[in-house]
Amino acid sequence: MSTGHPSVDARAGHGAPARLSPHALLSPAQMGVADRAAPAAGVSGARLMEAAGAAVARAIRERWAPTPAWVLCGPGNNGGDGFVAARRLRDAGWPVRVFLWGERGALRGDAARAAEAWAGPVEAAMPACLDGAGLIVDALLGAGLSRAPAGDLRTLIDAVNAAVAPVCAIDVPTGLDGASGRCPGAAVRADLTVTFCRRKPGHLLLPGRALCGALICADIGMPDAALGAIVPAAHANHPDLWAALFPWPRSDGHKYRRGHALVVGGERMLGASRLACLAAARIGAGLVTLATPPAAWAIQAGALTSVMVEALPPDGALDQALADPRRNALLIGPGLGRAPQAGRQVLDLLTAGRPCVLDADALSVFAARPAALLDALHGLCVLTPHEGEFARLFGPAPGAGDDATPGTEDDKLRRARAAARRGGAVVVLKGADTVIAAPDGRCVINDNAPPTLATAGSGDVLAGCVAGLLAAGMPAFEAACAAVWLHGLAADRLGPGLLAEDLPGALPGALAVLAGMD
Ligand SMILES: NC(=O)C1=CN([C@@H]2O[C@H](COP(=O)(O)OP(=O)(O)OC[C@H]3O[C@@H](n4cnc5c(N)ncnc54)[C@H](O)[C@@H]3O)[C@@H](O)[C@H]2O)[C@H](O)CC1
Ligand SMILES: [K+]
Repeated sequence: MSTGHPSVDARAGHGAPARLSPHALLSPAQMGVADRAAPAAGVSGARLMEAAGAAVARAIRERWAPTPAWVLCGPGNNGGDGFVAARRLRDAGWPVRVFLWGERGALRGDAARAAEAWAGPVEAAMPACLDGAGLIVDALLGAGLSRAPAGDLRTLIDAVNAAVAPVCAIDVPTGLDGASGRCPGAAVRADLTVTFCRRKPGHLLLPGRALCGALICADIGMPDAALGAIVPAAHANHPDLWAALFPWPRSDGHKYRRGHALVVGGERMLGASRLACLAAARIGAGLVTLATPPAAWAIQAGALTSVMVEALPPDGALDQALADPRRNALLIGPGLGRAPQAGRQVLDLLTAGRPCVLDADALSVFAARPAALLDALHGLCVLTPHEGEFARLFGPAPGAGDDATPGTEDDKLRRARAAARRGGAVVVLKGADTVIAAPDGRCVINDNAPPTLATAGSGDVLAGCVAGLLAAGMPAFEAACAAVWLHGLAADRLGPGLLAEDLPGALPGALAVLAGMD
């Protein structure tokens, strides 16, 4: 399957292996495939482990002044990285102790050799051993997590979390499933996580992201040939993925060429549709029209200046509003309400076959008959549900207590991807770790949204951003990724205290940052 991202699919030259995008996210299983392929491409496992441990020691020395470092090693290669990091820190003059969880004789291969090379005392890991640590290095488990930590291991994890010393996790905090971001039991809370080669979805998805602390992805010399055949589990949202398709105004353009977004509003929560209209205009639509029930016309027309406001007929029929084909992108949902005519309006917009954003009540109004909506969607549609709206259409998320098997990707990625495939539309599953999925399997995780975006009306602004970019001519999946990224950046630039109404005005600053990234 093609990822569809030019930066991912591009070939480096005649016969040269594909260069995997730096924004690619690999599941632990995919990373394991690359590890096993590396020797045939000329890089041994031992060399990768040495580079990994060295990168950890370097990251630690850059962040912390010398302090007693207690390294907790587990039974696999994550523990092997820990032995290398311990040796490198000791060689740099740090006081280091190594504690092994498991039998020394059970270490195998590169990990056993790394333990030999440490050539120092190896003590048994137990909770009390953490006393006196100035820094704890978590090398207990990494990509090999196969079940929920229990027994001794769980006690050790709890002790790490109770210790006052800061924690540096190697690859992933022990207990975190790198594929999904879920923790099937206890997990280490780290201040710094050093991962290798490419980030994993679990570093960006919650709750995983919150457990990692600062994240460094170190280059350990993985050969391109070992990565070439891998189709990434997802990508981290970044302009590299969509900037080439961003619809910047052209010097020979006029407002009609920049597109005309039609927003269909409701009778209550009038501010919601106004926020969406302003965002659509700010992000790039040449014209924006708000079509509103007659009862709300005077209020909306009085509150909006650059946005045109027109009254719908009393029965809410949209044929007049849709008559002009230059209204090339449609948005319905913010402040729509759940009256019976709302559902009909949504289906009428979909019948028009134009790029279309469905948000909020445009989704929830189909809670009792999701198939009526899902069967009517088409490839130019973008759905922007939060978890509650998503669950009404596609079923509930697995509960926090569910014991998903690590590595099975039973998470936001899987759910968003399945929903996009079912609807044949782009799905933006919102949250602090928004996932954008396309029907062809492409999936992007966004990680630039500050927590201040959790405020009333910010979703209406996002829906307007997507509609504005669709109107300006951007394809649906890229428009959704760009809108989510710009929305997050605009919020970040505003800082604490932001209200949703501040966001449209902050979009020019975010756009200027994007323009400067060329
Ligand atoms: N390219 C790279 O990223 C490189 C990564 N390296 C490091 O290798 C580990 C992965 O090593 P692996 O041996 O496959 O797995 P672990 O070390 O995580 O542990 C496997 C070990 O643990 C047991 N186990 C798993 N879950 C549990 C549990 N819940 N309770 C008890 N025991 C458990 C399992 O049975 C195995 O015995 C990666 O993370 C990197 O740190 C390489 O060093 C270099 C290349
Ligand atoms: K770890």
